[in-house]
Amino acid sequence: MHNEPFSAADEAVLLWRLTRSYGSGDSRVTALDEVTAGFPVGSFTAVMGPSGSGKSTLLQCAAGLDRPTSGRVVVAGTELGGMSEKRLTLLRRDRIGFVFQAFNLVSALSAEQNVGLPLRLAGARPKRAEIRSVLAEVGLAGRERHRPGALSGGQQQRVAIARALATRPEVLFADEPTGALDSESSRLVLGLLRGFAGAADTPRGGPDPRPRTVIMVTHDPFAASYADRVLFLADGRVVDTLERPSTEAVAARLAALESTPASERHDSAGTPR
Ligand SMILES: Nc1ncnc2c1ncn2[C@@H]1O[C@H](COP(=O)(O)OP(=O)(O)OP(=O)(O)O)[C@@H](O)[C@H]1O
Repeated sequence: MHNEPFSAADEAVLLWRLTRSYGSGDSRVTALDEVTAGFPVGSFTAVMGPSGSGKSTLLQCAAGLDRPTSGRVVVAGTELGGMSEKRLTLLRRDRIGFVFQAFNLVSALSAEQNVGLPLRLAGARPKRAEIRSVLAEVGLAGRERHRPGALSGGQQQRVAIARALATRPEVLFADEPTGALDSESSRLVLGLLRGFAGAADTPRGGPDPRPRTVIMVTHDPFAASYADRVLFLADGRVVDTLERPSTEAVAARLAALESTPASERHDSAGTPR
């Protein structure tokens, strides 16, 4: 049977015939249409595609923030289908990190308090030295006591990355992490994500160091050029992949996708052209 296309040991995230529809009847929208994709342990993948192609939906389903209509999601060897909300919350807390375009820091808390927050919410009592070393990893030594309002956008995003790293996640999901940043800050943030992917880390509570995996949604071909691979979506389907992408190659592929009418992107069997 051709229903186990990947080895779970090699893939940090597996999506198998993942479908997510919204609404019903005439207003039904299929945001993801039988997407099958694997994200190897230690890899850095950029997810791109025209507006409305399903990128955010893919990230939300893969990260256990949204439930697919059908299909399977396996994260860090754990099948998400059928999991209770409580177990999903624990999985997100312990194994997964998130970085969003809008940083989502708590404005009343200092950088170090923001970074320590997920650990505290998990009932841990992180040592100050531990938090400070994560902030130093993202180049923010000396800014520990600053509140978000006293930091630039790029620095705030680095606090958000430090917060995501503090729990030592196996998989980091980033949704447009450079969407609100200038080009200099973008480079810094992308360099951090690049360094994070593939580096071995010991998950909190787990004995075995695992190379870390990054999955990033972006509109920006330059950002995508930091990834090992780009997965292109159109109309909720994977239509192409590009290995070792250059900015120019990504921009050209994206422009071609955006100028192709939806009806011509697939053949009748749904196979990418
Ligand atoms: N909660 C929802 N209810 C109804 N339709 C939705 C919902 N979320 C997404 N959609 C639809 O699903 C499709 C895919 O949306 P999604 O946000 O995943 O695309 P995207 O590629 O991330 O777009 P963008 O680049 O504009 O952010 C779109 O047609 C969108 O309108």
